Formats: sequence, structure tokens, C-alpha cells
Amino acid sequence: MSQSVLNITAAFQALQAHHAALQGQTMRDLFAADPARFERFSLNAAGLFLDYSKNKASTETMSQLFALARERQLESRRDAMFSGEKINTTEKRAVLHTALRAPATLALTVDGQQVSTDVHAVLARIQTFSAALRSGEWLGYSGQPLTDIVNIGIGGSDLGPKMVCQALQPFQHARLNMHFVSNVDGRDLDAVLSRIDPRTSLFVIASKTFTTNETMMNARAARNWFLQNAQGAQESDLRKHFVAVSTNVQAVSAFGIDPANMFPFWDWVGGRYSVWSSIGLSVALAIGFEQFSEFLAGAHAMDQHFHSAPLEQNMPVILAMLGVWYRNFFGSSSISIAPYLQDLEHFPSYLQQLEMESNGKRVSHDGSTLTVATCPVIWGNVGTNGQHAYFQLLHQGTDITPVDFIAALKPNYTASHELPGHQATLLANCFAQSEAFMRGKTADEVRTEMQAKGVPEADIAALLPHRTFPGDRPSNTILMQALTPATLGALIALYEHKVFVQGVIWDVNSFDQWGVELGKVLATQILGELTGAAEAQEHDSSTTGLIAKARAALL
Ligand SMILES: O=P(O)(O)OC[C@H]1O[C@](O)(CO)[C@@H](O)[C@@H]1O
Repeated sequence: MSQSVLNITAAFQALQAHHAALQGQTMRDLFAADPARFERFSLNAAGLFLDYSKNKASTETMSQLFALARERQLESRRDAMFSGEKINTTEKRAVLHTALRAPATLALTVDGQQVSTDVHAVLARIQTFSAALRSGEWLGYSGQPLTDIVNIGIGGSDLGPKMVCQALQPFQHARLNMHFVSNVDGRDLDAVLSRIDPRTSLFVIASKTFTTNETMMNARAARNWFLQNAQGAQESDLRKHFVAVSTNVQAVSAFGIDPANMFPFWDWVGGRYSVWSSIGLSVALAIGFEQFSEFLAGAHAMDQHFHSAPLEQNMPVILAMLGVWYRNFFGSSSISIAPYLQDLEHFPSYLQQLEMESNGKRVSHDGSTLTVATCPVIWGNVGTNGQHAYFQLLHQGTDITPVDFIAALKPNYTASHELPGHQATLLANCFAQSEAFMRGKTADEVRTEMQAKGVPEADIAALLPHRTFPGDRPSNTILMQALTPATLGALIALYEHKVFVQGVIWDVNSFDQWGVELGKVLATQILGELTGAAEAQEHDSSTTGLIAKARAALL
């Protein structure tokens, strides 16, 4: 698995030389030199359109980036993932989220198990359960149909279903209200419990391991709340109001949930790649199984594209390699995600886990320390809100931060609401921002504009540096006709494969997450000290001081 050190590979060094030779060349120059740049640097795949023309990349840059991808054996690594090889080497697991959205005909075996048979058997159970709940056939203990679904999970067991339910809210069943509780801060659960009725609520306890502290604490509290507040309910009524989604049948039974009410998945599904598995149960409940199948089909279409398109016309590969270009050759330490879609409000935080938990690593597969930078910080917010908050920094700050703009051409308004003008204004803002990042505004342009307005020369001289935009700031624009289950599925899969490609380039294991372990262990230890259940341990003076303050308040 070990590969040669990235910064001394031939393709990497060629890119370094290419980058040095480009000094002084701007995107304005690239557009001026090639009237067909938009056509040349854009493509369609799986219902998505990617315009990557506003990047500091020429045809030569792209071909060198593809050479780097080939040098890192991207194609065979990709095929290894799709075929179920155990590419998550530190956990000795296959990585098969793509199998969760493949047709039933997929012939693939992992550890002697027919993957597709298992996947489609669970999908059939999700279909039956979601149909019964949505139709009102599944009744609570008091005989009423359920109205409120509370998904209790954290990380991938929360961010995926929460983001997707929010994004596809226009497709949601009118009777159902979706709630997501993740934080161990009791205010999160408290806020939901205070507005639901135990007689008409379903709790979906979502945890791959069923041992995650935050989730188990919230799940136990929800169970107690139910038994205390559901008047006339018996313990045996819990089965009408609690279901589990997990890989750990023993822990689910020990918690008191009947395995008949458990929707399983498998260790070859990583938490941050799990929305396609039973972790998507809340999504299927909200939008119905048919739409959930569309969501899976959209992702599958992107899988097929990623698996078969040549690198030069491969959307995830292009997105990934441009990311590598900025991270490793321009030193960009973050990427901003700007969905011009209110319904994608949670998409940036979803991508934070997907990208940073996957590729936020500092050692290669063989454990040696990497000599190049890996995953940048991912952050962002919906446009146009971001424009009025941090876009100032993106336009005129000292760092160059690439931006991914995401927009739908058609809105998903509720039919009864006419909002003429909103969509055109939204798109105008999106396109204006990418143009402004690319073009900037030179001092000459600013001077001419101010002179035409009759501004005195002294004021022009004073304001010129402040009103000049350096420009030459890169962005991608991803468009879809409308945000539907299928286009959302394709969009998520696009970023999943982008993360995979970058992991291959940097030679990191994108599918483990050892970096979250130390904090978990220390929190358990400190909890004992805070509650008085454990002896005080040796800490640094800061931690000791903080513990003392909390003990004084809590005990
Ligand atoms: O689904 P689980 O097992 O509760 O884990 C939740 C999350 O915790 C992590 O293991 C670490 O934060 C994530 O990878 C995962 O999505």
C-alpha cells in the first residue's frame, strides 16, 4: 500500500515547476486567450453541471494534475474500493457505501456475505416500515398515528439524515415533523421534548456502534421521558415508539429495543458515508421510500460516472485535483462552500465531517509522516447570507480561499407561494460573486469610475487601495435543474468521491478516524472527577483549575 513520498514524485515536481512558470498569469488572461474556455472547462454528470473555468488552471495544468492522479494509481485504487477490497487498512474493512445504492443485481461478496442480498433485504424492511408509519397504519400506544420523528444520533448518524431531511423538506410528508438531537448539551433534547407529545412521537436511535456516549445518554433520557410522560403506557409500549439503527444487535437488545425494531447495517459502511444505509431511515420516513430510492439512484448515477469516465471527463476527479492544486501548490488552507440554496443550509457542516474526518490526517497508509499538506478546513454558509458576513475576507483578505458555489436553476417553493423575482436575484448574486472573485477590480478601473463620478483626486488617491479588488480568486460552480432527491444524491456522491480521490493523492486512509479517540477517553476520566465517582487525576494546572471550577458549581 505504501507509495513514494508525494513531493518527490515526478508528476508532483512537474506541477511545482508548472506553478512557478505561471507566476503573473491571471484568470483574466486565461479567459481572454480562449473564448471557448467555459465550454472547455465544464461538464455534465448525473444531473449536475460543473463549471470549473474560473480556476487558475490551463489545459496544461489539468493534464499535469491528471498525470499526478495516474502516477498515484487512482484508477486501480478506485476499482479496489468498488470491488470490496479492504482498503480501510487500519480497521481491516472494505469501504462499500457505493453498494448501498447499487441495483440488486450487483454481484459482490464481503467475508462470505452477499452484499446486495443483505442491502436489499434491509431496504425492503425500510420500505415496509416507512409505508406503515406514513400511511398512519403504524399507531402509537394510544391508537393515534405518529406525527413527530426524533432522530437521536451524532456525527454521521445525525449530520447526513439532518442535512438531507432539511434539503428535501419540500418533499416531506405533511403530517410529519422531523427533529434531530445530537448534542450532549441537555438543551438540545430538552428543546425537542418540550414541543412533542409522547403519544404521537417516534424515536429513531441511530448509532453505528450503539456505544457513543452522547447518543446513549440522549436515548436513555428520551426513554425515561417517554415512560414518565406517556400516560397509561407500559414498558411493552416502547416498541411502538422506539426503533434503532445500528450494526450492534447486542447493544440494541441490552438497551431494551426489540431486534425486530432494529434496522441493521454493516461495518463496511463508514459513519460519514452512512446516510444511504438504514441511517437514512429518518429520510425514508420523511420523504417516502420511493423518493428515498430516487436519492439512492442519483448517487448511483454519480458512482457509475466516477467508476467509468476517463479522468479528464470525471467530475469528482476534476473537483479533487483542483483542490489538490490549491492546497499543495498555492498553500490554500481552507475551502468555502457557498450553496445558493436555503435548503442546503446544513450542507457545509455535513461536508466538514465528510472531508475533515476523512482526510484530516498527517500520516500515510504505512504510518510515515506526510511531507505535504492534506485536507484544508471546510467551512461556509448559504448565499446570500455569507455575502453579508465573511465574503469581505474572500474578496480582499490576505489568503486565497477557493469557493464552491452550488445552485439550482429552479426553486422548490410551495405551490401556493408566489415569490416573483427571488430566484433570479439569488442566481444573479451567485454568478456575480464568482465573476467578482475572478475579475476583481483593478486600480485603473476604480480610478476611472471615481473620476467619472467627479470624486476629487485627493479622495481617489486615499480610497484607491481600499476599493481595489485583487481578483484572480478561484471558484467552481455546480448547477442542477432543481434540488430533488436524485440531484441531492448525486451531489453528495460527488463530494464523497472527491474525498476518495484526494485521499489517494495524499496516501491517507480516508476511512478511519483515530483522531477522535483521545478526547473521548479523557472526557470519561474527567466526568468521573466532576461527579466525584473517581479520584482526582494528575492534570496540567489549566485542566485541574477548570475541573475545580466545575466541581464547585456541580456538586
Ligand atoms: O454512529 P456512531 O457509532 O454513534 O458514531 C457517531 C460518530 O462518531 C464517530 O465515530 C467519531 O466522531 C464518527 O465517525 C461517527 O459518525
